[in-house]
Amino acid sequence: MGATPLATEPILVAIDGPAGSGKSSVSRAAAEQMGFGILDTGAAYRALAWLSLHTETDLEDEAAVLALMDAWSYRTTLQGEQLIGIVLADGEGYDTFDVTSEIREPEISGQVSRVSKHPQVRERLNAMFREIVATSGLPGVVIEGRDITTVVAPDAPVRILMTASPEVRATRRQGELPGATHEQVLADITARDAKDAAVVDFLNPAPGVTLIDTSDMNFGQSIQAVIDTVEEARGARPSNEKER
Ligand SMILES: Nc1ncnc2c1ncn2[C@@H]1O[C@H](COP(=O)(O)OP(=O)(O)O)[C@@H](O)[C@H]1O
Ligand SMILES: Nc1ccn([C@@H]2O[C@H](COP(=O)(O)OP(=O)(O)O)[C@@H](O)[C@H]2O)c(=O)n1
Repeated sequence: MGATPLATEPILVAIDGPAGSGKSSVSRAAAEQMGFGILDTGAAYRALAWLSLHTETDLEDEAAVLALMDAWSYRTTLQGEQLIGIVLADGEGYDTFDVTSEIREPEISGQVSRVSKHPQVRERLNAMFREIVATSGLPGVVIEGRDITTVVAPDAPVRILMTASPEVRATRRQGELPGATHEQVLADITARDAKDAAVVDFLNPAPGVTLIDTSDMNFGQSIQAVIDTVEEARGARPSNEKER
């Protein structure tokens, strides 16, 4: 067996896509199979929305949200079970919150776009994402979100836009929300996508980005499509020569 040279920087796999396309779950499984870490950037936006609501900060007030970011420290695991935490300096000491489950509540999904629309908030979070990846010590990291292929890591050797039809995405999301009707879930994700798409384009692949439409793929096929794309890119040509 040939020796593999030690990577000094992690190999980046950038994945974007709309709600329910499979980004988080497929990225997580693919990362695990490749021995890579996974950074779910949406979780940070959700955690910030949670903290804004928890501290009764006006989500429309960018300066107030930025002030909150001066006081918080965001914690996330990159491998194994996903745990999301917030450490908040309160003037005298620190409060710590495990928000792993709460950030998935429909209330947060309904409010998060109000925080993610602020340009300076995005810049600060993007700097944090780059720092987390650079200091991860891992051979590779899959980063998933909305603007990873275009803004956070436009030079990543692997860039993927994962999509699925709105109906398929709503059906998948509905499976995670007991009691919700298909129509309601479809309306919710469509409304959130519309708000988010006004800030960044995650519905059309930028030049050089590989499109993976999972509408007719099962979970295993979607994971394999990501792994194949990574292997192709690592084995051969730069990603901007291999549009599908
Ligand atoms: N290709 C697929 N086939 C079937 N179910 C899928 C597929 N991809 C994702 N899912 C399921 O759909 C749901 C939403 O996926 P998720 O990864 O949360 O999407 P996103 O992060 O894009 O919002 C999850 O329950 C997931 O297991
Ligand atoms: N890179 C990113 C990731 C998420 N987000 C925001 O964070 C929200 C939650 O992202 P998510 O990835 O957890 O959402 P789902 O697709 O999993 O429902 C999105 O609706 C966007 O408002 C963003 O603006 N940019």
